[in-house]
Amino acid sequence: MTDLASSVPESAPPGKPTSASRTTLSHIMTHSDTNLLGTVHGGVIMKLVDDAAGAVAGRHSEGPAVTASMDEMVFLEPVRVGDLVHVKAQVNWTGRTSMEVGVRVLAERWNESTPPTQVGTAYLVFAAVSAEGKPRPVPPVVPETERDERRYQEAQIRRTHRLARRRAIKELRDRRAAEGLND
Ligand SMILES: CC(=O)SCCNC(=O)CCNC(=O)[C@H](O)C(C)(C)COP(=O)(O)OP(=O)(O)OC[C@H]1O[C@@H](n2cnc3c(N)ncnc32)[C@H](O)[C@@H]1OP(=O)(O)O
Repeated sequence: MTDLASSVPESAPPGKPTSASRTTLSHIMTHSDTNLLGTVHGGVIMKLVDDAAGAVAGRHSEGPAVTASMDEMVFLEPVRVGDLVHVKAQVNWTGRTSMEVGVRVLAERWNESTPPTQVGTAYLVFAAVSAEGKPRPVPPVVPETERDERRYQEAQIRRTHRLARRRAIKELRDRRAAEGLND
């Protein structure tokens, strides 16, 4: 298991297990959810993903949490009218004030008992905020299973890449601005 002690800030609240905030949001797709091709609009799925992830982040952090970023939203299969969609979300990783929430989107026909198909995945970062909108510390998530542990380690890799990408782009922009290139 991950050595959480090394990554826990001194002022952090006590740790919370992954299962304490894991949530599933289910919704039947109707004609009002479709795009011009007749399948379900990606934005409709993204709204459900953000809703489920927001509920998880709020539960884990025990207060308001805002979406800071949404990345790696992958649509694996089209979703159709009459599909019962299940959006399963859990906290994969926690920093000082932010949480990565991992989401799996599954779909099954609303009136058939065949197993659901995985139709999408997403990773979102939420920041826990105070009433004034300022970031506040979150409880460290405590992975409970080998799968939770793998997700924790993968989330750390994504965090490292997010920070490195942001830093590299900022450095490029600063360099171009210093050269007088104001684009
Ligand atoms: C539920 C909803 O629908 S909310 C609506 C959509 N979302 C919003 O309106 C949020 C608007 N954005 C904000 O309020 C702010 O930018 C915040 C709160 C997200 C961040 O505020 P900042 O002043 O930049 O705070 P700060 O730099 O300390 O970042 C706070 C944490 O968020 C993380 N973070 C901030 N921006 C990002 C980003 N783009 N990607 C990933 N993580 C981020 C930081 O790494 C930090 O995490 P850590 O404390 O665990 O290391």
